[in-house]
Amino acid sequence: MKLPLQSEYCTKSFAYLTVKDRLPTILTKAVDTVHRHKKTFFEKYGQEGVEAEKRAIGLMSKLRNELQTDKAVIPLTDEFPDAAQWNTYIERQQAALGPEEFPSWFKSSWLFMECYMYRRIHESILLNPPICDFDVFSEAKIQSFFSSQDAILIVCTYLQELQRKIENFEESQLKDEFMLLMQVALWGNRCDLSISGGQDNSQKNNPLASLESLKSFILVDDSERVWNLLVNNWKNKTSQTTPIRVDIVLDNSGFELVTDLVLAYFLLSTQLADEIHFHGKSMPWFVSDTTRRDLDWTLKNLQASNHASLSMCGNMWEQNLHKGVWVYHDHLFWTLPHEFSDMSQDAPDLYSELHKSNLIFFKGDLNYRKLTGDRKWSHTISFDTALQGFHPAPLCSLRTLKADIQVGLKPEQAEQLTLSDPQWLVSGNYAIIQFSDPNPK
Ligand SMILES: O=P(O)(O)OC[C@H]1O[C@](O)(CO)[C@@H](O)[C@@H]1O
Ligand SMILES: [Mn+2]
Repeated sequence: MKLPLQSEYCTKSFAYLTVKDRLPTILTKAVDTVHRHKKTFFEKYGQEGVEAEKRAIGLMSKLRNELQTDKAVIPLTDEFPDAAQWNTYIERQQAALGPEEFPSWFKSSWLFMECYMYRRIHESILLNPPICDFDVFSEAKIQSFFSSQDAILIVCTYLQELQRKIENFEESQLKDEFMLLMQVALWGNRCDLSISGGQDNSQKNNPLASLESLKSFILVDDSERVWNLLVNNWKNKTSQTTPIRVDIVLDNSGFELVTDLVLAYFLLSTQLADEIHFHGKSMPWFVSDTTRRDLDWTLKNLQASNHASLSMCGNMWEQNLHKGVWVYHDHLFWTLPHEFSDMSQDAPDLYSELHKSNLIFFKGDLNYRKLTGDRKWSHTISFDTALQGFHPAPLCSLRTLKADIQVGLKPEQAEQLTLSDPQWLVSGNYAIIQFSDPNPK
């Protein structure tokens, strides 16, 4: 089959507006943040810290200029372990264009250029010891966590109360609670700081109260299939069977991360899963994506809270990591520009790790773009087709729509949506729970 092209630019496209407006804004904010930390760098590292700050700002300003003037993509020069893979990817893009042309910000694919910008920000910091472990987005992530405090308190209190009742639950009650917590984790994905150009985008409303009214905004809802898979694994469990493993490919830190941890805790405490594996980013990414440091910060912050339910969640979650029933992984593949159908070839170790899973949740919009290759598929093509052979295990995308791609819709569904709300693909107001099982039983 001839694959559709990846999303690129026409002056009205969401991709174009992202690269023209949103990315430079994010870069400017990153520069500001580094600059505001000048004093901290001086206190920590002396004059050397101040020199590093200046050089990092210089590199990021140069990057912004390259972007705004549509310069050619240049190879990475740092020694981070993914640099060679990045450079090979850039060479491949160049080779595909031929000698007359070169990959550049407004000519290459949106996915490639957006990932490249975050990797170049990382390079600007990496090349400048002693500030080379500075996370330019950390402040925004922390602020977003605090702005969502009320919502975080509501979901953590809900989990705490659920724990008291759960032992006596019938299967149908377990199902209801699972469906509810999966929807909370789904809508948690609205809180990303990339779509908002780094502006506060935290959860302000009660996340439980709005679920009923949000149901009609879920365009594809495969939650029954997800539940059936989980409950069948659970029923077929014997002392001989291998532990049931659920993986969550994380997206944003802050409120969304808390909702993922709540869902993970529920799955474990009901024994619908015996172990949960989380996958985070190895570098600051798309402003709000979760790194190991963000996870640790979140747990510590919850543990230190005066609210009993927050500290209880922080403590229980920390213990789960300690006991090894929760496992955190990061892999550099998640921060490459590759679509996931490349994984079996370009990151076979990660593919075989995911293959051990009974169910993988992919959180968020960027993961959906990579699952479907960010290609201009017709809206009615099946999710299985758009995955292009990426089937490590049964998988489920929990995503609010923030990019102009969506597959697996019913005939006419997209046309009707366009009539009623022209922004349906990119506003974050619609969502999907989309499931694919390579070997349905
Ligand atoms: O955090 P998410 O859900 O992956 O969203 C990332 C955002 O970044 C984008 O890639 C655009 O900047 C969109 O696709 C989406 O708005
Ligand atoms: Mn994100």
